[in-house]
This record gives sequence, C-alpha cells and structure tokens, in this order.
Amino acid sequence: MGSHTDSTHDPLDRLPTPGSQAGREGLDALLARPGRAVVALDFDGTLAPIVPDPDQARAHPDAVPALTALAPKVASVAVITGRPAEVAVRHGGFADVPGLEHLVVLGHYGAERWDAATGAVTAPEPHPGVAAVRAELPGLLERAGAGPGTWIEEKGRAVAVHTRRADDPQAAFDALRGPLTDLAGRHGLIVEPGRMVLELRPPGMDKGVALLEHARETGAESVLYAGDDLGDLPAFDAVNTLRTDGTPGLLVCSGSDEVTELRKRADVVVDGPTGVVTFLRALATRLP
Ligand SMILES: O=P(O)(O)OC[C@H]1O[C@H](O[C@H]2O[C@H](CO)[C@@H](O)[C@H](O)[C@H]2O)[C@H](O)[C@@H](O)[C@@H]1O
Repeated sequence: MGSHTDSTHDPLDRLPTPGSQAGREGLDALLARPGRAVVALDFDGTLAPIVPDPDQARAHPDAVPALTALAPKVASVAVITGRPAEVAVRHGGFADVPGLEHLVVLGHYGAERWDAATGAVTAPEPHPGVAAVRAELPGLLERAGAGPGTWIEEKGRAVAVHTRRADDPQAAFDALRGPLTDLAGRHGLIVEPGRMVLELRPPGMDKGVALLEHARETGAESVLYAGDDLGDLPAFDAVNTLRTDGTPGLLVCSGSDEVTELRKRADVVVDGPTGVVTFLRALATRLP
C-alpha cells in the first residue's frame, strides 16, 4: 500500500497521505472527530528503538512529548505491548506525566492493564503452564545446543527466548522454534514469535482482542494502530474488522528490515520509532 507525503504543511509537521482508500478514510475520520478517536501503539520497535538488551530499551526521546501533545486531543491513547505493563510504563517514562493522565498500557498482549489515572495494574491469575515451562527451559536449550548468546527473559506471566545476541540470530531462532512450540504445547501455552524472540505465553488474548475491547469501551469512531512486529498483526486484523463494521481506521507500520509482513498491509509506512514519533507529532499539530 505505502503512502506519499503531504507537502502543504511545514516539513516538520507533514502528515503522510495513506496509500489506500480505507486508510485515507481512517485518517479523515480521525482529523474530523479527534475527540472520538483511539490512537493505539506498540512499544518495542514502534515507540522504543530495538536494542540488544531488552532491559536497556527506552522510549524514543521524542515519544512522550509527542504523546503528551496528542493525548488531550483524542478520546484515548493506549500502548498495547507484549511487555509486562509495569515494564513498559517504566521504560516508556509514562507515569506521572502531565497530559498523559488518561494513558492506558495494555501489557502481556492485553492480559494486563495499567491506568495512568490510578497507577494500578490489573491482571488475571498466572497460568500454571508458565512455571512448568520455566523449569524445563534451561535443559531444553542445552539439549538443543543453543549458544551463549541465546538467553531467557523472565517476564512473570510468560518467558521469552531471545536470539538477537547469538552468533547467527536467525539460525538460532529457526532451530529453536520447533522445540519451543512442542514445549509450550505440552503445558497449554502458545509460542509468540517476534523480532529474534520466541515467547511462551498463555493463549486466549492477543493485541487484536485487546484493541477491539478498548475501542468498544471508549466508544471509538475511528482507530489508529501503529506496530512493527508479528505480534501486531492481530491488531491490524482488528482494525480491518472495525473498518468492515463501519468504524474507519488507519494502519501505520514502523518499518524495519527485520519484519516485512506489516509493511505490505499498512496504509502508512514510516522509518522506525523516529518516523512514528514524527508522525504522531505531525498528527497532534494538525488537530485542533
Ligand atoms: O509488543 P512489543 O512492545 O513490541 O514487545 C515485544 C517484545 O519486545 C521485546 O523484545 C524486542 O525488543 C528488544 C529490545 O529492543 C530486543 O532486544 C528484542 O530482540 C525484540 O524482540 C521484549 O524483550 C519481549 O519480551 C517482547 O515480547
């Protein structure tokens, strides 16, 4: 689909023109009635640049200023992430920010919810399969011959195996995908593949379900979703469902060389988190 850039505004505040009719309708609806619009954003790779150590990931320096400019003008801004909600809030610098008093962070693909208004996290009971997988995982990685650059991220309600720091990250990812899928299945979990990461997590929730629930709850009349990774595809599907049902939507891809699936389906493709925050700032500038 793709997009081209509107040259009628200040270069810093240019809004790209969506490459599809549905996307143009989504952006038009958002601009016409921002007070009924939901803006939902992924965290890693979308608001935060990808780095080798997840613990070192931070929101782009312009992300919070852009969200602060945008949030008071729309119905809701939500971050929908695979991270635990509390981790995304901390790494994003989202707590106690004037202008973000109504920010919502939906963590663990929507299983957890943090509200800026209360600072509280709500979450379901832990899935028992996670503890079982946690116990078996080191032995499985050893038997699979995983090298020292392959490591386990402890996420509380899930565990993730990262290969970005392996000698050959893609080969390590490919070699582990089958064994990890078997392990997850034996304990009632699913594997969520991402950018050089295979996460073993409970089924039953994804970013699409989370986005549809949030859109319904807020009475959204238009929805924008921006993401970069495979875990964002259900949210892209959700926007398409909303469009079919009469709620306009806009799909934004935070472009990278690692993942191409979203690029093909997006109405607007921007250059990673820098492009996303530039887009959000332009959007805020255009809104009354
Ligand atoms: O839904 P997201 O907000 O995109 O979170 C998905 C995963 O993000 C994290 O991993 C990714 O970012 C890391 C830091 O930049 C990077 O090192 C890693 O290669 C990426 O896959 C996070 O660590 C995972 O737990 C999330 O599932």
